[in-house]
Amino acid sequence: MSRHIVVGAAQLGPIARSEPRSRVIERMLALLHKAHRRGATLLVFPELALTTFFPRWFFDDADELDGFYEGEMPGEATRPLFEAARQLGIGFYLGYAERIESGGRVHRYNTSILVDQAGELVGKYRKVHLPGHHEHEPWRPFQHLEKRYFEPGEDGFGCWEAFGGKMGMALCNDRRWPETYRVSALKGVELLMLGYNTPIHYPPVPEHDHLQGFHNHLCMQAGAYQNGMWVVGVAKAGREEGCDLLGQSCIIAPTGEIVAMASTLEDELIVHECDLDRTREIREHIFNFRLHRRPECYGVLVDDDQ
Ligand SMILES: CSCC[C@@H](NC(N)=O)C(=O)O
Repeated sequence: MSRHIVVGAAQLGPIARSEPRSRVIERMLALLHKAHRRGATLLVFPELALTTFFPRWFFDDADELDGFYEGEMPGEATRPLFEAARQLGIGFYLGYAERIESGGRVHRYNTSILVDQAGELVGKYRKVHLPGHHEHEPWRPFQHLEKRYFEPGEDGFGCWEAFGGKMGMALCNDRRWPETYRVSALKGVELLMLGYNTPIHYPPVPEHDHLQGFHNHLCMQAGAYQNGMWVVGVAKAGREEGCDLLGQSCIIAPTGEIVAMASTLEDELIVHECDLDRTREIREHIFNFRLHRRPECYGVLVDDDQ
């Protein structure tokens, strides 16, 4: 079986608060068809791709908040994506806000799913590293209330056999954490998909605003190289409800090199043919975990008492 996958990164431009799901799905379907025409069999969409990035507002009305979540997947609005995937033979990664009721409680997660070329669900990931804050902080020009609106995922990082390889998922802030890549790599992941919404302005440390683009690529390129994996990072970009979001969606080879990058802050497709066997250039040599890794020296990573 070929170990080459033609992968697309479907960057989305801003989504207005008033933009209905149906319009967003139309935009996504246009990118899906375009990706298919360019030979892609896997398309990666951003984090929370179906709505505006709602954690920038404080909501005290639970019904209003719930309007940003999906209670089922696929639901009425998202079913056309699954149908198009099946008709075109192109799978996708999609980030969305998930709301479930279980054990007599409501649970909310920042979630991504992987759907195969038959339109079937392959796997689900719930964001581990939730950034931001829990309480309303009126001093900020905009909020970042992910800690209030989502529970952290408790299943950790996974590895799913699909598309002829081993696929991994992460979401936005996860990309800044080396553990995301290392745990995924140790589970065998060869290609990590990662959607993000990154405000350029970081209110607690505004002197870092000019570094947002640098830090974005720094962590993903390092994660790719140090773990010998492909990384596909996909933005929701542009000026959304007065808040500037970083673009720079990119596909990164296991050597850490960026092989494709978006050049706009709008809906934009980039495509690259990824040879999954290139993971071996790194994993069989400089980062051969079996030969060179020293877990007996890393205890403090998982045990605070060491
Ligand atoms: C609160 S600042 C960090 C912003 C964060 N965004 C998301 N969505 O995780 C990110 O890491 O890009």
